[in-house]
Amino acid sequence: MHLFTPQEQATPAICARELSKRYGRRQSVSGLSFAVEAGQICALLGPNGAGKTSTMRMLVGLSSPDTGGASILGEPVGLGADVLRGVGVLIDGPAFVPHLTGRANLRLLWSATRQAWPPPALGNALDLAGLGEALDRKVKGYSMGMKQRLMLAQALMRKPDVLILDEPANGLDPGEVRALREYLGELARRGAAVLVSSHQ
Ligand SMILES: Nc1ncnc2c1ncn2[C@@H]1O[C@H](COP(=O)(O)OP(=O)(O)OP(=O)(O)O)[C@@H](O)[C@H]1O
Repeated sequence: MHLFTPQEQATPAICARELSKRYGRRQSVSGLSFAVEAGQICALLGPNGAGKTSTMRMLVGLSSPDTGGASILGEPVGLGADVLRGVGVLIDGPAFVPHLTGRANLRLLWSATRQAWPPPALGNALDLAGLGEALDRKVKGYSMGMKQRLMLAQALMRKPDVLILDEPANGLDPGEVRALREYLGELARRGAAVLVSSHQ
């Protein structure tokens, strides 16, 4: 796990400043500011439609705020920003190539980082996903829960310093939710900043 220098620690790992986003007449996010430090787990809590996903999309450059801005590890975010390579993201998933296996999908997604296979935390990520032999079966046969777990593996396999996970527990059974909480706690103890959303 990356160890932060004192200078890096002074900068929040995730920083939202006065984020606002409107879709038509609906104000989805309004003047939202917060910071998540390295070693913290922060939750965006709210009912359906509260603006959690819209916020996370702005944090990783998938949409542009109408006003305000976001930075990750001190770098302004935008689609394809270099800093996002170190960020584990689970938003708007699952989206996989159906005729490829789970493992081939992970490899394909990893290839976008232009780093050598395997990713640094692949083993832990796969243990947590718990897909077993299904990992080598085509994704078109997966249930929603299995796709959700593959998405989680995708977000966690890069051993991220920053994790942004939209409703990561969706589709998991209670034991898996417990394992996920423990794993996220462990990542935070090692210095990762974790932002999760939930309506529960
Ligand atoms: N691309 C879009 N176009 C139009 N409206 C949108 C778009 N994205 C979000 N919205 C609207 O913005 C509001 C906030 O949606 P958002 O998905 O951010 O909420 P949420 O808190 O993540 O909810 P959920 O738990 O249901 O995912 C909703 O009213 C939604 O309909």
